[in-house]
Amino acid sequence: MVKEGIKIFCRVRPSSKPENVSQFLIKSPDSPKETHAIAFQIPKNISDGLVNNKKDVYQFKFNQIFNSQSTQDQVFTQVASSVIDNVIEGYNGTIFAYGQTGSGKTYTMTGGTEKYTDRGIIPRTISYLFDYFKKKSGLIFTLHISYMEIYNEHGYDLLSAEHEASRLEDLPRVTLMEDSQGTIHLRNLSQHGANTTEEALNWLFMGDTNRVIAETPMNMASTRSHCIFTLHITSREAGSDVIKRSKLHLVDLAGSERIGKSGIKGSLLTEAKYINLSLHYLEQVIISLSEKKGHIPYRNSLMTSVLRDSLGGNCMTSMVATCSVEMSNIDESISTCRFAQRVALIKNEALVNEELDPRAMIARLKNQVSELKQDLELVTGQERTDELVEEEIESCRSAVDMYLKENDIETQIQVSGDMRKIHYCFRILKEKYLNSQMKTKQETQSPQSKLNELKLTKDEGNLQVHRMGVESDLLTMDVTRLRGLLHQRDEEINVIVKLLKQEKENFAETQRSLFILREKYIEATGQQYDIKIAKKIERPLTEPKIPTNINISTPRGTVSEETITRKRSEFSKARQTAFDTFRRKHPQDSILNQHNVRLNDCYTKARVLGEKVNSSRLQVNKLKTKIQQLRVSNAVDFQADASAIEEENRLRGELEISRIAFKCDCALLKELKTEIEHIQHLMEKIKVLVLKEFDSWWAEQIHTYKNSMLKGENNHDNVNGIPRF
Ligand SMILES: Nc1ncnc2c1ncn2[C@@H]1O[C@H](COP(=O)(O)OP(=O)(O)OP(=O)(O)O)[C@@H](O)[C@H]1O
Repeated sequence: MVKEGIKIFCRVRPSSKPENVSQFLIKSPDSPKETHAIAFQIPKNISDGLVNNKKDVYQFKFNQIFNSQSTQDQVFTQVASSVIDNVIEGYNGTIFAYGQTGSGKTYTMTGGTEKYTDRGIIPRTISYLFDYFKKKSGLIFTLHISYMEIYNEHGYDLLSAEHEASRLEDLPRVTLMEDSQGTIHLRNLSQHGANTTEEALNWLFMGDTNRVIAETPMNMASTRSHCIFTLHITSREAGSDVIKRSKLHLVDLAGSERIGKSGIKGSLLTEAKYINLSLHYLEQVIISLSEKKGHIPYRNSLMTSVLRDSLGGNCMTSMVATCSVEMSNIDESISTCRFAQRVALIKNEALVNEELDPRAMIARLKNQVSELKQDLELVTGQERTDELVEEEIESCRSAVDMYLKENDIETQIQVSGDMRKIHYCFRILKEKYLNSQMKTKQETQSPQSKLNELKLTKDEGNLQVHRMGVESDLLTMDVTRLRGLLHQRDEEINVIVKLLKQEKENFAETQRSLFILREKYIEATGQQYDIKIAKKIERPLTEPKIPTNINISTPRGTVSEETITRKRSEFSKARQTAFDTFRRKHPQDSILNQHNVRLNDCYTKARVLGEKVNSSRLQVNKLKTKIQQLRVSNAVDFQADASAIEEENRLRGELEISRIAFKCDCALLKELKTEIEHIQHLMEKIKVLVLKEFDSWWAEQIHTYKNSMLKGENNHDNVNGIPRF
């Protein structure tokens, strides 16, 4: 709570005849501060007599005195800015102008109309507030405006929707209501929100045009009423439940005037009476407050009721006393200053108007409850199955967008622990991924295929989605197929590596043969191996029809035909050795061996069977001879007995059995012969195949060897212990 006296300021209106007024600073011995003071000098009237004890100098102290040269800006800075700062902090504030008619109250509060710099306290306050709101980005402010006029003791809403009403009486009447705590409420006084300086100034302009203005002898455009322009401000820190509510009354009181002096009549006289009466009540309140009387007569007038808080209550208040310094207005000015002195004695107790905003608190608690629910679901594993609402979907989308926008890989997606939301975020991400893939594909597609696709998807919204599903399936299938292919290739590589190893062994064997050949060549010729000679020697092996009478020149002489023949036979031996090795390593060799075993078996069987056939044949011939002999002996002896016939029959039986056995063995032998021929045929075929393969392999080896010789490589290096060519 801040206990503070009302600050008083004096403003002297410019005058063509600035008579008898002086402004100065008083230095008090008790205080280091200088006090501003104004003094009015009233000349002693000679007609009052020789002895005249009447006071001729009237001196008044103020917080600040503005002379006729003071600018609107200076007045605003000194009078208003500190009050506004406090209002923003949550204190209530009031600035009111008091003075006689035409002394410059409206000029001070609202301003002049001629120049922009003539703007008064009210428009400058509006600009000041909005500038401040812009600077304080961490706070949330709201501003509402109300504008009330008190005319002939009746309150009117100057910003009513019916402001187009031609007469003041048509405007809604503002009435007072008091609650149980004694707080005054104004019924029918509208409040209008303003978000910009322009909006707020529009409301001010609208209210001003509705004010009752009349021509009085003392002021050509005298405002005939009290006007209270109120700014209602709320401020809250983002995320806080505490809200500060404050209001700033900017009051332009009607001018006090002496009826007799102004010479007004009729309705103007009635107005003046009301004005004077309400100012009188205001004075009574001020006197009571300054004299600290128990009862303060606020209720005597509408104006004092409305300004109850501003005078002696929860408010920081400043008063501007406006003075005219012409001799004719001196009395009024002195009266105004006296009034200000009393006002300065009033002490207000200002409080920051803070309260908990129930709506903000409910919203925060609701959020907290939903977060806790989500946490509980996560902890208990209980999943929500209800559909996401529009707002939740939107929040997921913006969370994903934010997440993707961030380049930092560590960024986390801002989504609560609700599994439905997490699933939905993944769905959005998948959508985006598929779309980008599709886009890339479309960019690389030919224009025709693009056109075809567009045609396809033109009327079928779902087709696209379906196609994406199919594409994903195809992709999976493709991956499986490629994996299979990779496995197959691995197998093939293994087989090739094995074959390569085998080939390497064959090659080593061949090299060994060639090495023997080379040694023999050197031994035979006494020369270094010459590739040209080797070429000549080699040719007859692949081309048997080489002319035999060829003589080959060597660096040391001529190689005879006999030498070449010898070499050829040696070379053939080497080739034979290489072939044997090749054949042994050849995969068909085991088959060949199997056939060989089978063939030998067949030969053994055939030999046994042949012997059997021969013995059967001998047995048949033997039996035939026996039967012949028996017949011959029986023919000689016509009287053949039964035993002879029986003997012949037995022999015939035996003959028949031997014949059958012979025939069977012959058939078996024939079959065996066919099988032998078949095996031989197969073996021949395999041999031809192996030989063919060997020939090409051999030619390759020779070729490689020749090349290495031509390049002059060191052929004595050992590879696996075998000399290399
Ligand atoms: N400080 C000033 N500088 C220049 N002109 C001024 C100043 N004060 C007042 N005036 C002029 O004096 C005239 C009367 O002033 P104003 O209307 O403000 O008086 P008022 O006290 O509001 O009178 P009323 O009580 O009758 O409404 C206006 O034309 C105004 O422009």
